[in-house]
Amino acid sequence: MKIPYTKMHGLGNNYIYIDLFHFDMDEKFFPEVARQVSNVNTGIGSDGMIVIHPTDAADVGMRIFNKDGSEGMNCGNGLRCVAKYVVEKGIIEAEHFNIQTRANVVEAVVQSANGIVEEVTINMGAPILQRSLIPMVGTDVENVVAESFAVAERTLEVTAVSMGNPHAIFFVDTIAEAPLHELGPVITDDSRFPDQVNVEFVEVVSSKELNFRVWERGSGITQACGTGACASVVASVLNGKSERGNEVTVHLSGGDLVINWDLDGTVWMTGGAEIVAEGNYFFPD
Ligand SMILES: N[C@@H](CCC[C@H](N)C(=O)O)C(=O)O
Repeated sequence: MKIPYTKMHGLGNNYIYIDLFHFDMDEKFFPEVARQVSNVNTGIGSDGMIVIHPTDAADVGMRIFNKDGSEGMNCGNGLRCVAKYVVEKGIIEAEHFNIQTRANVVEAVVQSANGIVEEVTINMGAPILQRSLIPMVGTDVENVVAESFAVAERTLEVTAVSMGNPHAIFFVDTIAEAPLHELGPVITDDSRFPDQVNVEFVEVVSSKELNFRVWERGSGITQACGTGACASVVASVLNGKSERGNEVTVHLSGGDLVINWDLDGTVWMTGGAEIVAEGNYFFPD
């Protein structure tokens, strides 16, 4: 099967995008195609695959598959890329529209100049804080904020936030010393997170500035994670390190995102998105 694709990234978090407005592919192939295209040696090389599809529930729909073929429920960097793609390809002729993910329907606002989308703001909706919905098993305390977390002969403090997908946030003194390689792969598979978890280490530079590194569920270390950046700002507020209603700049390996958990309960994310390549992938079927 010859599959037309576009490779895009948001702050270096790169996916192969398949446009089902112009190409038909049975969904049974999605996990295996995602695994194969992600392989840097035998495929194209990416953090996973995103399918852009028509839907009755919104102006456009997207599904995200991690590098290992598992399906994520949401993807912040992917949402900005999808917004750029549908506007620049003429699928949507508006600057304000809705995108459906497996988690929810969100609003996108694009800023363009001469037909090129330069920045995208997404209303990511409200964070989910209840332990059972993250999901995380443990005590009866409903919200997981600075909870003691023993792992690999260390005792850390975890704050757990779902942005439609699960995040475990650990504050560290300096980002350079974050034990990402050592603990990322261990915590992502920890049995306290029945659906696995995205693991974030966060250094608070000031109430309006965070340094951030991520080990993503299903993909490992990536340059950026949009939902993770949103979850980290929520965690920073919950731990009294940032203020709700203020913009917080999150410095990720691949660049910056501006996040605001507003007083109405919604998390806003603003950042860029880039198209880097287009072509055909030859899937052996
Ligand atoms: N990179 C993404 C998140 C992708 C999905 C995640 N790995 C999961 O399985 O939940 C982002 O930008 O949010």
